[in-house]
Amino acid sequence: MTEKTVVDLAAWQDLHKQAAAWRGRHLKDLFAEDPQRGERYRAEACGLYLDYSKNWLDEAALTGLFKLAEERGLVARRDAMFAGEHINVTEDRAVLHVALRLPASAHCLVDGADVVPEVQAVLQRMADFSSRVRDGSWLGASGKPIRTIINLGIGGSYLGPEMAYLALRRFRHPRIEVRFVANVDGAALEQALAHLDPAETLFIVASKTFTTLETMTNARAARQWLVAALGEAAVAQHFVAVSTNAEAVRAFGMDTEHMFGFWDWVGGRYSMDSAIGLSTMIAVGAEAFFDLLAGFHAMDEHFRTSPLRQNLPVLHGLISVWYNNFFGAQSQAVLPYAQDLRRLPAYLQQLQMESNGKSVDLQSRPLPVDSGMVIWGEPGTDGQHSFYQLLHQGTRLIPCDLIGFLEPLAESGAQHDLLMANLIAQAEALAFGRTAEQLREEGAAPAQIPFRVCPGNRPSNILLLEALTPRALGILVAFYEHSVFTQGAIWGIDSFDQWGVELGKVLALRVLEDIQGKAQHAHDSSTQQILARYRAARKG
Ligand SMILES: O=P(O)(O)OC[C@H]1O[C@H](O)[C@H](O)[C@@H](O)[C@@H]1O
Repeated sequence: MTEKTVVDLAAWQDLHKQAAAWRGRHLKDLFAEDPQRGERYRAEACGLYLDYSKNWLDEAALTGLFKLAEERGLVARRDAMFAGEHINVTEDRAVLHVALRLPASAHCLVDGADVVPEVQAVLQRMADFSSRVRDGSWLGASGKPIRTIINLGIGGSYLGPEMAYLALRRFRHPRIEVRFVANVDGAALEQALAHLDPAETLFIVASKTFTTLETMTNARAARQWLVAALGEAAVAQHFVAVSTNAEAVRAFGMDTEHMFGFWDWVGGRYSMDSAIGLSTMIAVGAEAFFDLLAGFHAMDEHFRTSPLRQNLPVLHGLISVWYNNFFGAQSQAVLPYAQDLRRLPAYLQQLQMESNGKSVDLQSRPLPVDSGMVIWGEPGTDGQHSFYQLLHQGTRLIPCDLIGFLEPLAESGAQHDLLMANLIAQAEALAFGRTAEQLREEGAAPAQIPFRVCPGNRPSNILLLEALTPRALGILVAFYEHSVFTQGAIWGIDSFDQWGVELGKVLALRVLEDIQGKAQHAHDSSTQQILARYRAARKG
């Protein structure tokens, strides 16, 4: 039997009708009609509080969204993931990042074998290595302890570790700094190596496949830099690898004794809690890393076991689908009110856009509806003085996530009230706006009134956590992972492959041959022109 496409489902059609009837309703009216709305539309789990009351939702819309989840088999798909089924169908792989954060006593079968002991063994090796680097007993070739770690990796082998390193600033080791090099632009490595003593520097070559051109190119250049200063024999003390591909690690000239492995059932963008998190563990220590994993696991359990109506990631995912597919929203803003979470939007861009940027469904049919939205954002309050103008008065629908913490960790905690006042006020301003009457009462110049009106009715979620601890970070990231899962399940797409990134990689190598004069490939006239211009400039 051919599975129905999502548009054929009764719930999908019902939601369309509801959305059509929704036009003209204002959040202001919803709150006026239901004084308990703020208490009704909130949910809490694992210390994450989600206020979703400032959304275009009522009981009928929510019921329709849960009906959609049911008709689409969300629960069965979720259970299939946790059971280790090959839900990444295009690569024929299980999707089990959730196994990375299971307690040691748990079991998780992948193709008949329990993977928990392997996961624990790698974590133990990571912990041993991290503690040696941290306590200074891992020595560089000339007998000095390590002061700087350089993580060479890109995409999922970079964004999570960098985001976590910044987020967990307060938990970092005082002696050790971690720098990140992703871009193949030599400027990135140059900047990272500036003023470093090779004798005190450790490189982590982080690459799931160990074939990624950017990472391998940077790793070769870094190796040369080190060898020039300390000689070939120093490499073993200053380079470690994180990969699923032992063969390629060996072929690259690195000892697999200094390799930390993971598995093909961990997608790159779901790997910050695997050995890819080695830099995180060195920075914050094994105990804090285990707290991070415990946070992930707590949210996994919530997602796996809670009824859909109280299930935070499910709620969040369905609300995104609601704006995306029934109101035509193109993008979603992530606005962390925490300076240390400033790379969260970039991290979520890969998580969400690489996972759900698809246009073919699991049955290989063209997807008849829009899939993943554009994700973007900056920390509050910085964004308020830049793009919030468009959020408040622009013509586009952009649902926002405002993320905040009840307790400040910064020593400058005195400023926390002002920071949080901004978060709370922004959600209020987005929802309720400012009318012409209010402006008149406030004595605004009549000619300015039309320009100063804020229409409001702009939806947002507020996410609150206690403090930006390792555990809270794990909870927050897992929450978004499962929201992405929920959305992908509704569309019936494979959220775990990324074939779209292949083409550019292949073409870049082809173009490089043209640039280096090794070949003359046929190109369109625009590409030819640019190539000619570039080659002429390089010769000149
Ligand atoms: O870890 P690696 O194998 O080096 O991959 C790094 C990144 O590059 C690829 O092109 C993918 O698009 C990403 O999903 C991946 O995270």
